[in-house]
Amino acid sequence: MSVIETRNLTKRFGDVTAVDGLSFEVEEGEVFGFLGPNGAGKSTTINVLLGYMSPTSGSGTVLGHDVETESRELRARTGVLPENVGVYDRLTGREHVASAIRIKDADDDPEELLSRVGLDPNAWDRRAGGYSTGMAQRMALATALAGDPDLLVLDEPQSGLDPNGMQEIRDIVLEEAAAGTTVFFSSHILPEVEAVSDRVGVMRAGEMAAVDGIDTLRERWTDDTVVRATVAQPPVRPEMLADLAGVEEAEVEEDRVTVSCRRPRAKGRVIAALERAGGVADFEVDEGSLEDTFTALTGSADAGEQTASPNAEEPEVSA
Ligand SMILES: Nc1ncnc2c1ncn2[C@@H]1O[C@H](COP(=O)(O)OP(=O)(O)OP(=O)(O)O)[C@@H](O)[C@H]1O
Repeated sequence: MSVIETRNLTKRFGDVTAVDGLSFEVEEGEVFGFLGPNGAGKSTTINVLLGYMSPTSGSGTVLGHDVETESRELRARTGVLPENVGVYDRLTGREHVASAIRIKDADDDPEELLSRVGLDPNAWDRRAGGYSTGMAQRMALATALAGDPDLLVLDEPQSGLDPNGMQEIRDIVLEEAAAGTTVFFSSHILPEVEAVSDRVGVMRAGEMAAVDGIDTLRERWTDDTVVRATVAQPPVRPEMLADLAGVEEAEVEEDRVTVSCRRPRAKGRVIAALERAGGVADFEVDEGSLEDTFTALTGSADAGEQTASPNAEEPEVSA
């Protein structure tokens, strides 16, 4: 079942088209990373999906509920961490979470949720108005987890957090996914998206520039994977490597071998071939990162400029 499904979803603000004919699906139980440069339309998409804004045209469902006419129903089963976390200055962290539990008609223990998100117990009964950004973010995540939602929508969940905090969010996302919760989250922190997502959607100027599994995206959009090895028994014939499926070119200089692979998967074949040819003393692999992919898809941090095109598709032939 698709937990999120949109058809030609469009949202205009005057003459600005923030979301432009968006059609995509998020399947049950998957962690879907939502990327895009500033102004690409991510927050607007999230606001329309949650029924906070009506689409100008097109349609969408979340957990089977129409985003325009059944937003209360869909929000009852969704935990939301908004982009700009709003806190009630006079309420404590504990009161915020207790209130979220009440609204969800759930019976969670506020302390359990606050512990889970790593908010210091000394802060639980302090007014949230005095919280740091990171503390408010943790508290907001605890409120999002109230009522064991079927879907978590996290808009930049790691903003304001230190590396420990980011790691904790990552663990929570993975725990929730392991328990069957679908997670949809937007982030600018690419390694974090890479670490937890099953699939990634990249938005650019209101459109989905690509939706794919992380590995597929990387294969299609990044430069070659380069294997650099020192062989135990030189010489090695470069043709032996260049003829392997997925290899672009191979260079050999004394005991050092450099192989560029069009496909990341070819690196295993390269190492296996070198092992057969006498052994590998040392090697390193330079793989394209999601950051390269992101830059290739969006052109730059400026969403309005160049269009990238994917590397030519070609069939993979096994060695
Ligand atoms: N309420 C609004 N009124 C007018 N224009 C808006 C409004 N909300 C968003 N926009 C415009 O719509 C476009 C998409 O904005 P949106 O906030 O959805 O992008 P985003 O991908 O979430 O960006 P960021 O990562 O910076 O939050 C931008 O050009 C923005 O200026």
